[in-house]
Amino acid sequence: MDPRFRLLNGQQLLLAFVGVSVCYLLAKAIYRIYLSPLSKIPGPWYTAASELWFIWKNLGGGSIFAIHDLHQKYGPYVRIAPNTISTADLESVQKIHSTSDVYRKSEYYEKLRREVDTLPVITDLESYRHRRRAYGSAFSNSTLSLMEPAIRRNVDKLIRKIQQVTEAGEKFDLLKWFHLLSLDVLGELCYGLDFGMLQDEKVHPLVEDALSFVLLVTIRAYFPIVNRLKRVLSYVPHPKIQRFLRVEDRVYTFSSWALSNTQHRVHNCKDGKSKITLFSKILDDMNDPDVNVKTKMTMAMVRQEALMIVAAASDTTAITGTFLIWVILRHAEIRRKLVDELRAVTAGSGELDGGITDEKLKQLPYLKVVIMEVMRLYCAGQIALERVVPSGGRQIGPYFLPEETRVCSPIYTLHRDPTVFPDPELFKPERWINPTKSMEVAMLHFGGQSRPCIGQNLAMTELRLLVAGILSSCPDIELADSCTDDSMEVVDHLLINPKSHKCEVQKRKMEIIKS
Ligand code: HEM
Repeated sequence: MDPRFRLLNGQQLLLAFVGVSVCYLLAKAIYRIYLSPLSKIPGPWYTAASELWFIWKNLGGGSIFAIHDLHQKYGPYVRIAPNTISTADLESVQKIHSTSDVYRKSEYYEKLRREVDTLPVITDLESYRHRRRAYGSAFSNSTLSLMEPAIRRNVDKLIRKIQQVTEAGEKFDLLKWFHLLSLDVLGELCYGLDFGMLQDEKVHPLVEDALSFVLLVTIRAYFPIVNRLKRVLSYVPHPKIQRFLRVEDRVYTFSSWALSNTQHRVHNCKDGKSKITLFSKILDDMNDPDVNVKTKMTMAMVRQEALMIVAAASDTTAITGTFLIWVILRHAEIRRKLVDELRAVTAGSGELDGGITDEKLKQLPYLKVVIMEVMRLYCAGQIALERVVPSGGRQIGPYFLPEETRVCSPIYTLHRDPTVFPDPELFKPERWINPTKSMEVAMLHFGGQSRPCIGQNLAMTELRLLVAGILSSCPDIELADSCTDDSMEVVDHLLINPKSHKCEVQKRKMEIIKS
């Protein structure tokens, strides 16, 4: 075409495109800040204008502190993204997590469900209820009491390791070892298998695969282009890339094999002597024609649920357990009171532990309040729990929120509300002796009422057995010099962690000198 008749040249076209885009984004930002139904909710302009701040804080870590700072500045309701508000108002939090008017999980989870159809990522109420019913009593206290010997056996292995390592004058990293402990426990409880990680002192390759698998499906859920890249990557002759690409086949093969073994044992051993796992009853129901199809799990579902539990549930207990033992060893008075309490229930048995069951540990009042206070300040998941306003919209505090607005309950902030927990940063177990209703409502350490953590009984049993085992069998240990308040400062990467990513203990120096 004759250049004289061209309306715009290439450069002008590009400029026009950039200009239109900038105007569009500006108009959108202005609408979101000043005109959207959420514009009355306090918050900085940049969180109202775009998602960038929210995404950045979630990906880069530290979102729990950033949201906390916004609440300090703007009050109990803050707009943290154009369509997302965070509320630290207890009445609203209660409403959002109530079982009668359910606010479902957001599309963030739905994307993951396309990759792995497991309980935590189910968003619609009906499917959730069916799956929960299919789990039945798998995580109930009575089922767990059958599995207590397996948990105890692993805790005992860990205690022996602590003794061996510290007796040899070396430091023992609680965080690393609690992680191995949780994984070994979950291996036994999900598959009836001993992964032997406490024995081998490292993560089993199959578990490494399961962890990579969770990473892979998360990446795939949010960046579906990875699926297309898979073909290209399959030509890259790098062993690590090739191994990563085949991770899915490996974990599914393993999970199917391990579960079929469990199913075989369940079928062939009706005398109750076979190893009970969390999935024994579920696998048994699979072939029972009397069980409602809607509340049955298929083998494919169980395979994914078991993998998800092994890969995703171990960190929470390991991290919370690490902070729990750290707090006890850090405060001589708390340690002494717990030792006295344990001694009182095992009087005459010679040993503090003396085979004390979890049923008895549950009754110990001081242990209970110490664990509650640890849950308040150091439970592993202190994220802002995200839900979506149901159809028709809802009044939340002073604001009417349209349907599909995302509402977050910031656990970190709620657990540190000074009107509910005076001196919130102080570790004061005694505050739980006569808790107020508000204190109970503010605690979301195991999630809200409508979607509570399925593994909470298991986690609590493991934590109590850990405290009893360590206090009874390792009286000579103390925090190592490397373990300071600074090294244990809380950092946030989806789960909280100690800043140094370790928590070392050692044999008491006096004891070393004596021996
Ligand atoms: C101290 C340890 C633990 C803590 C602090 C913890 C915390 C939580 C929290 C806060 C939630 C709610 C998440 C949400 O609403 O989005 C949750 C859900 C869940 N947890 Fe845990 N958890 C722990 C241990 C475990 C263990 C040991 C298991 C399994 C064996 C487990 C399995 C689950 C599952 C499956 C869900 C999803 C429930 C649902 O969506 O309905 N958790 N957990």
